Amino acid sequence: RLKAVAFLLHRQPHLLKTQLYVTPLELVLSSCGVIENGEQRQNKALITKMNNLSISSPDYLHIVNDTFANSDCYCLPQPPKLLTIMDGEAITAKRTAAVSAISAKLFKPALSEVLCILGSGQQARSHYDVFTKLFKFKEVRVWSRNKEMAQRFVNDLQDPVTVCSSVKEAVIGADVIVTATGASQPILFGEWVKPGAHIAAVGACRPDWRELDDVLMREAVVYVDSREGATAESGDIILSGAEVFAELGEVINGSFPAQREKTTVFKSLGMGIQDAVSAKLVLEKWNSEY
Ligand SMILES: NC(=O)C1=CN([C@@H]2O[C@H](COP(=O)(O)OP(=O)(O)OC[C@H]3O[C@@H](n4cnc5c(N)ncnc54)[C@H](O)[C@@H]3O)[C@@H](O)[C@H]2O)C=CC1
Ligand SMILES: O=C(O)C1=NCCCC1
Repeated sequence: RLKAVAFLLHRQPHLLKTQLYVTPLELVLSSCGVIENGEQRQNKALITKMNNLSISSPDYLHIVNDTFANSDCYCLPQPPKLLTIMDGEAITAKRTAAVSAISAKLFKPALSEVLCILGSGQQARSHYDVFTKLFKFKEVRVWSRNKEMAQRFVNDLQDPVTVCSSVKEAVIGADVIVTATGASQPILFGEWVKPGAHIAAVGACRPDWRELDDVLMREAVVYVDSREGATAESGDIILSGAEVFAELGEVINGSFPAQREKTTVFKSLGMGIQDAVSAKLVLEKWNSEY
């Protein structure tokens, strides 16, 4: 599955999320992806996902089958068939962690012993699951601004994880750091980060929100899922003025190197194509089993 996501990341155009302010919801993001199967362009599917950025509201993922073939445009000449509706929260958690894991695979130091996760919500958990499944760490640490929540997070796990009392304590000496919080101001400071560490920065997905400070953003080699998305949606990039070195897809296809000996930041914002590929995998599995 990681391979499928990696492959598609460097060959699909990115469609920027549409952001709407709708009362009483705080913010709705709609991401969109298109799947085409084979040369004949049959079984095309248009996938849309709506997120409500207000914490603890539901997400919706709709997959709409586009019933015509051999056309170059995506306007629909006839009403499309609604193929399925899926739980967007579950898919978002898994696909975001899968893409961060690709970044860690490419950029983490060769000897990576300590994993640190900042945040203890859904993304923190999905990142814990994928990172500890794919990589071997000697120590895993978690910090959350709500210590009880961090303790609950740890109590749910089989393997030992240390709950830290401060971000500084959690990140000092860490080789891989995941930031998955709702912070709107920097919580991770460059002066604490071990040279050569890899940071998968998942939160702060608004142009005026931050998780990482200017020092870290300017000193690290910065990779993104989409340049277009990063320069429109990421406060860490826009407000620090940091230069984007490459997209993940540009590293996967060999256009840019993975500078794993340097401190690296992967600024994740999420792309419609990640939802589309993941939803297609879920649907295929469902169809093969039921
Ligand atoms: N890059 C991507 O593709 C995606 C990014 N996200 C972002 O990832 C972040 C985490 O998402 P979820 O785990 O789903 O949310 P969640 O609500 O399950 O967890 C949020 C975590 O952040 C902590 N938190 C909230 N406000 C904070 C603050 N001011 N300072 C420090 N910690 C704070 C909470 O205590 C909790 O541990 C959010 O910013 C969300 O928008 C979510 C989905 C996809
Ligand atoms: O891609 C997504 O899904 C999201 N990206 C940024 C913030 C929340 C959801």
